[in-house]
Amino acid sequence: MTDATPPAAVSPEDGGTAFAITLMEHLVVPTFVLDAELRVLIWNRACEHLTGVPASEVIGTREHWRAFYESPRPCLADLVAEGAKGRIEQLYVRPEAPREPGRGLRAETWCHMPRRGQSLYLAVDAGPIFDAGGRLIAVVETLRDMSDRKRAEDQLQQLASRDLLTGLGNRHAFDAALELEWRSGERDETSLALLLIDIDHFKRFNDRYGHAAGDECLKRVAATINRFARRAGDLAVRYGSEAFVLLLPDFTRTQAQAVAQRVCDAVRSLRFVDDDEIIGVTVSIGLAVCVPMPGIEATLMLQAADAALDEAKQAGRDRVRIGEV
Ligand SMILES: Nc1nc2c(ncn2[C@@H]2O[C@H](COP(=O)(O)OP(=O)(O)OP(=O)(O)O)[C@@H](O)[C@H]2O)c(=O)[nH]1
Repeated sequence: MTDATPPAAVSPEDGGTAFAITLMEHLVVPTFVLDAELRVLIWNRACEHLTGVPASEVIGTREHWRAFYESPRPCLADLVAEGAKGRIEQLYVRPEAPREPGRGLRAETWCHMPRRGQSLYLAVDAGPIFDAGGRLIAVVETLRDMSDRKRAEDQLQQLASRDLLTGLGNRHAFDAALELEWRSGERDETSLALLLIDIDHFKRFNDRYGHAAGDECLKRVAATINRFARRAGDLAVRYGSEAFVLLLPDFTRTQAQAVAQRVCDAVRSLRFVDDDEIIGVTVSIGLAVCVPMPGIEATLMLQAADAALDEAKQAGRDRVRIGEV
């Protein structure tokens, strides 16, 4: 890799091109430039530092992708040079359409950085340069390492969608999942099952055994319910204080009824010990099953499950009732 020596004594008077190249080589922003044939013209020092790949290895080649990925794929500058902007959605996250035609592209992506042996989340800008006749002569790509910010954002997002006590997803996670599963049920014409599960007489439990025991109970009931979320799309969340939802895509009414009964049985068999007393809890479940259809709101399922849960409570608790959507 090149040492961080001061720029060569080049001035605008010595020749504009050499001066521009020297400036770019010393820019603190990692930058590389491709010519119209997609060969690397400039690979500056900051880019060497970011990628671990020396300029001498890539200048004059079309191998710039090797600095970022394990297998060949276009970089953003290639998409700009090839006019293949349509592929940006496939290859990058958060792509931004150019504000003006011919102004280049902006996007973000995780890169595996083979030479560094670590992944970096890069924000990338690629802008075309045209000659006086409007012919593309080069594309400049600049890179910003956003890995720390991205990790912090992801952690915040995780926290925002998790219930801290039970570790399950929260209502926010549920709302997003319901929307998603509703749309895929509508597309595939498969039925979706929603179990609204509420611990019975939980206030009494808290009042009698204390809040800490109540928390322990919530955690064990949550873990028990979560065991029934077995397939990739299944989701168990803490929906409210002592209410949980189990969302089961592609489940028939009969299958969902059987699962709901098994959840009831599994919670009933839990045992908590307080001093010498052995305590049990039960849940009531409102179940709604339907094939999502255009014109029906996903929230109707929740309303149906809620009404069925009320019925289960009225009918004596520790049981399942089915609501009509
Ligand atoms: N320990 C604990 N208790 C909680 C938590 N969140 C809510 N609760 C309690 O959960 C209880 C819910 O009581 P209610 O809504 O009256 O329901 P219930 O007593 O279960 O009665 P039914 O649902 O009709 O069977 C309240 O006493 C809340 O204080 C929590 O995070 N931890």
